Formats: sequence, structure tokens, C-alpha cells
Amino acid sequence: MWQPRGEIPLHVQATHWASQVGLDSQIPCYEIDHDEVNMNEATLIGEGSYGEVYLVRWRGTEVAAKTIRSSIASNQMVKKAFLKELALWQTLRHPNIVQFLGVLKHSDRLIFLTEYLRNGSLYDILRKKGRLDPLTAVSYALDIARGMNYLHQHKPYAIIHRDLTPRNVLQDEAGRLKVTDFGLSKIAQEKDAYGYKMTGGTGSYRYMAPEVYRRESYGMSVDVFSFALLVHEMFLGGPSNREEAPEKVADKRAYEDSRPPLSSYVYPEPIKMLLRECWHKNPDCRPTFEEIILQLEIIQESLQHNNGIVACCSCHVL
Ligand SMILES: Nc1ncnc2c1ncn2[C@@H]1O[C@H](COP(=O)(O)OP(=O)(O)OP(=O)(O)O)[C@@H](O)[C@H]1O
Repeated sequence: MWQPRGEIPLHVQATHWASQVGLDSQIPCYEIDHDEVNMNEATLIGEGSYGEVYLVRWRGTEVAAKTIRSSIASNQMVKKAFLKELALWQTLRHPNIVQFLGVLKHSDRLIFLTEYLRNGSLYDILRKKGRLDPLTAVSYALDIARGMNYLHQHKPYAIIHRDLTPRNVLQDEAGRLKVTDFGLSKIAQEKDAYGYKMTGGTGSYRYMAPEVYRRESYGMSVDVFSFALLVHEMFLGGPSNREEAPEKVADKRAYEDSRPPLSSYVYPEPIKMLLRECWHKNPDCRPTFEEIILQLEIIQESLQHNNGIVACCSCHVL
């Protein structure tokens, strides 16, 4: 059976949390009256494993409305699991975590609102821009690491994301990246001992830690593994093995210890070292996000310094 080691899965934590604070199990979240949002004027902006995402107006502000497919929401157990995860999400506050706003009350469907991030997902950004310059990639990596560190340091239980992919990282207008969808897509995918889906959808396989694919016990470091693949993609402009089926990629990582190539032309030496540590086959050898942040800050400083030298040199030549 696939179970986290040490830390408690998000939906189980949410159950503990909800029962601790005595929340109504049906609607444990902040409620927004459905009259406040006109879904007939909503603009479709995307679709994920558990439903569609719309741009709507709420109290004069553009926000994202995420709908849960009726095939999922009609299952009372799954609906309950979603609401409990949302109840936990609403307690989270961090500049690199997408802000949850509330659940639409009396809606015949299950719909919840979050802040709207105008620039879309990291997946969209990489598709449009391709390879990022090293300073941008490191700054984006720091945003993600800070959001993830907040989740991992959550009290009383660490929150393991379990589905950190470029589609679950969104960018606001100011260029800041924020992490979203903790555990929700996992509920929508496959049944585990608790009765919810837990393994990756097709997209997630590309970012899945070997121990998860092998259905062994796992800990917070599964997110560090996924993070390494996101950073790898930012430097490369997309996944290194696009033509291979995601499940095959995960299989080779889990059973043949295969990892994406690290060409010296693309990856600065300290980034290569960091990626090797983060996707280490032994989960205990992977660094924590706190350690990753410190390393990235040093890398950022040295890149800024080198850029400064290049600028100075060109001034001199001119
Ligand atoms: N808060 C938001 N602001 C702006 N766009 C969003 C927001 N949330 C989601 N989107 C867009 O909608 C798309 C679908 O999002 P959703 O979270 O439902 O699924 P996903 O993350 O793509 O896939 P999965 O559900 O398998 O994780 C995203 O890729 C993104 O482009």
C-alpha cells in the first residue's frame, strides 16, 4: 500500500484539522453566496483532472472559479474529501501559495474560488517562451521553493503536495510564481486505502518520485524530486523526453535510475549539483526546501555578480 512515511497525507490531516476545530463536515470552508458570482458570464480558462477553471467576477474583482466535475462531486465520500482539503487550504497564507477564497454556497455543483493569476501556469510560460535565462530560472525556482518550504513547515503536520508539476505553478501579473492544488488532483485520480485516488494522472508521471511510482512509503522529499524536474525544465524550455510516454519515463526513473541529461552548455555547475541532490534515488539524501533556498540564494548572488562583471567588461570594451 502506498503511504507517506512520517508525514500525514493532506486529506487525512484535513480530517484531523476539521475534527479538531469542530467544523461542519459538509461545508467546512468559508462560504460565498452563489448570487455573488454569475457563472453564466464566466470565461473558460482551463481544464484539469477534476474539472474546469473559469475567470469570473466576484465583488468587482477577477477571480478563478474551479468547478468539480459532477461525476466526482456526486460521490459523497470524494466530495467530503475535497471539502476537507479546501478547509485546510483556506488556512494557508504565503506569497508563493495561491490564495483560496471560498466555496460557492447553495451551488448545485461544487465550485470554489481562488485568486486569479493572469499569466497562467509555468507550463504555459515554458511553451510560449522556451528556455529561461539562468537568472529568471533561479528566481522562479526560489519562488517555488519558498512556497513549498511553507507547506513542508506547516504545523502541526507538514503538508506534502504530491503533485508538483509545471501546471500547478501559476504566475501573477508581477511575475511571482505561486504553488496551487495541494492534493486535490490526487483525490480525483485513483482509489487508495482511504477510498480516494492517489496516483498521478498522465501529466504527473513525469514528475513522480521513484518511491511513489514503486508504491513504497514516502515523505516530503517526493516534492523535492518533482521540484528538481521543474527546475530542469526551466533551464531547458520543456521536458527532456517529450516523445516518451510519461508513464514510461516514470518507470525508467524508478527501475533503471534514469535521470534527464545535464548538459554543461545549459546548466551552470552549481545547478547541476543541486539537481543531482534533489533527484537522488535515496529520498533521505535529498535536501530540504530550507536548504534548497539557501543554495539558490547563493547561486542567485553569484549569477548577479557575474552578470555585473559582463556588463562592466562590455562598458570597458566600448
Ligand atoms: N487561479 C488560477 N488563475 C489562473 N489560471 C488558472 C488558475 N487555476 C488554474 N488555472 C488555469 O487552468 C488550468 C487548469 O487548472 P487545474 O488546476 O484545474 O488543472 P491542472 O493543474 O492543469 O491539472 P491537474 O488537475 O491534473 O493538476 C491551469 O493549467 C491554468 O492554466
